[in-house]
Amino acid sequence: MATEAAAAQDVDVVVIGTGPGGEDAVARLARAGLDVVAVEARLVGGECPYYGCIPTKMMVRAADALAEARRVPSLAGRADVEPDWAQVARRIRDEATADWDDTAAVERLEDAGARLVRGRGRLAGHGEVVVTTDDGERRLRARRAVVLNPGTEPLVPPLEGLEGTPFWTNRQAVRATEAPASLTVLGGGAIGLELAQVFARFGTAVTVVEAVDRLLVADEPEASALIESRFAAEQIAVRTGTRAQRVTHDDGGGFTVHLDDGTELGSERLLVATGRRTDLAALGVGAVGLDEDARTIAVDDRMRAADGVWAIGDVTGHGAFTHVSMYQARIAVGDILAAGDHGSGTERADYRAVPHVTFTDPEVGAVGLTEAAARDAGITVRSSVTDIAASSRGFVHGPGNEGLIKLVEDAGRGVLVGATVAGPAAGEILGVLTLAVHAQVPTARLRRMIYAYPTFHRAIESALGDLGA
Ligand SMILES: Cc1cc2nc3c(=O)[nH]c(=O)nc-3n(C[C@H](O)[C@H](O)[C@H](O)COP(=O)(O)OP(=O)(O)OC[C@H]3O[C@@H](n4cnc5c(N)ncnc54)[C@H](O)[C@@H]3O)c2cc1C
Ligand SMILES: NC(=O)c1ccc[n+]([C@@H]2O[C@H](COP(=O)([O-])OP(=O)(O)OC[C@H]3O[C@@H](n4cnc5c(N)ncnc54)[C@H](O)[C@@H]3O)[C@@H](O)[C@H]2O)c1
Repeated sequence: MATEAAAAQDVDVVVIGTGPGGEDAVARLARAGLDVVAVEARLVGGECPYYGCIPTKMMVRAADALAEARRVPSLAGRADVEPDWAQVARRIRDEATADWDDTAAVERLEDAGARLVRGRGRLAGHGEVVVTTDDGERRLRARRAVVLNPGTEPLVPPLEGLEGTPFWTNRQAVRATEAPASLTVLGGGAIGLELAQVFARFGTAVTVVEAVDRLLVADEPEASALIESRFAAEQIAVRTGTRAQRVTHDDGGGFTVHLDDGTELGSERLLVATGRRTDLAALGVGAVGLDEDARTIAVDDRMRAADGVWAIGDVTGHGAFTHVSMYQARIAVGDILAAGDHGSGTERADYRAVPHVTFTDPEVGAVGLTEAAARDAGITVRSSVTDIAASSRGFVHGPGNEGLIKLVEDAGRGVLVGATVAGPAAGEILGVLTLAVHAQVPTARLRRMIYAYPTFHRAIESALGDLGA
């Protein structure tokens, strides 16, 4: 057993935090023959497989199945729909998370040739890492690289009365064993909206409280309006432009959220989904000259944060998405392996075409810049919005066909710099527009493409037409 007095263990690479990017980096570096130690305080794989993407998308899949079944009467006859949360809870526990057990992930990592130290790591100098484990402290010395992939924690606002109550964050919500009778959701971002609609479709009376004046504030306003209208149709109450002032809780009656406009919202459960936070001081980044009070770690286009230190994932502030974390892992690994070669020939990060999809129904997918962001960047913008419901496929689809495609063109260069797709299968349709933004395909060329009839993606052709020549 290692103790504080034990000598530092020399290795090639230490990876602190094994989110999707960290886990991938550990495996790639170990397979390349380096001596790699992964340091993980919780579960190997991070937020995405145990508390984020995977369990929440299983919930969404179940909720969407219910919604689609409820559309049967207007399309195909009769369907008796009886929601049962137990099946969702079972799938998440047994199929997605192995009851929140990372044995399989640890085995994958060890099969790749890496070792795991379970504990909380912090930087103690260049190449120096101290890990606090259940058995005391262990010191590691990385000859070649330290990779930081600490991810984020739920940000809980300092609301009077909230601390010490059994409120949910995403981490409790994915472990729910039943759908509550009622739920107040603080935060109208991706987490709040996906979970609000899921529980509503399982019969929970849901109210979403969002501090700013619209939902999905990082997306196009047209997408916000679409989601607000669908939520209204599904009797999900939405309160925008208002904040919770304080919270009261009693075991019998559940939660009461007191809003700053004087309204009181009572509910059995309270979900706090008001963003995420980092703690760079706890990570010891000051020991390598980085700002411990910052929210994110600044990295260059090869993920270098300081001499011998790389950072990847949510902590870099380039989009809190699994695909960004994994993209950055590939770049960091390429750079670490190319060391000695002065990094020549390695891939450089390019964030012009980062896609994201919020898995509400309708899904909201976007890539690149919003119209407002493009204008703020000084781009001469041409934009257009096309109604998916009015397309041939939208007409055929009927109930559940609401959606839109919005294109943002740099009129000077004649290329798309941003696009939003909201509607059925929006995340899939987004793929072709992600390619267009990424590869800077001229809009004139996109207009000459053939779009299959009658697909949802064919609405892109109309949107291109509406941009003007
Ligand atoms: C509810 C929810 C739904 C989401 N849905 C999606 C989605 O559909 N699609 C999508 O792309 N993204 C989604 N995300 C975001 C996605 O989960 C993250 O972007 C993704 O996990 C990448 O994070 P990361 O690699 O930065 O690290 P994380 O996944 O946050 O993992 C970081 C790991 O580091 C460990 N750690 C932290 N500090 C230390 C330390 N000092 N020592 C040792 N270990 C440490 C933590 O225990 C954790 O395991 C969702 C997030 C949430 C919360
Ligand atoms: N499908 C996906 O890709 C997906 C799904 C879930 C989460 N994520 C990632 O996780 C991140 C975190 O998600 P999130 O939804 O927690 O954060 P978010 O930052 O996207 O949204 C939080 C919302 O809460 C609001 N808010 C803050 N304080 C508030 C208060 N006191 N009262 C009411 N509203 C308040 C903010 O204005 C904001 O709109 C996302 O930004 C995204 O990157 C991605």
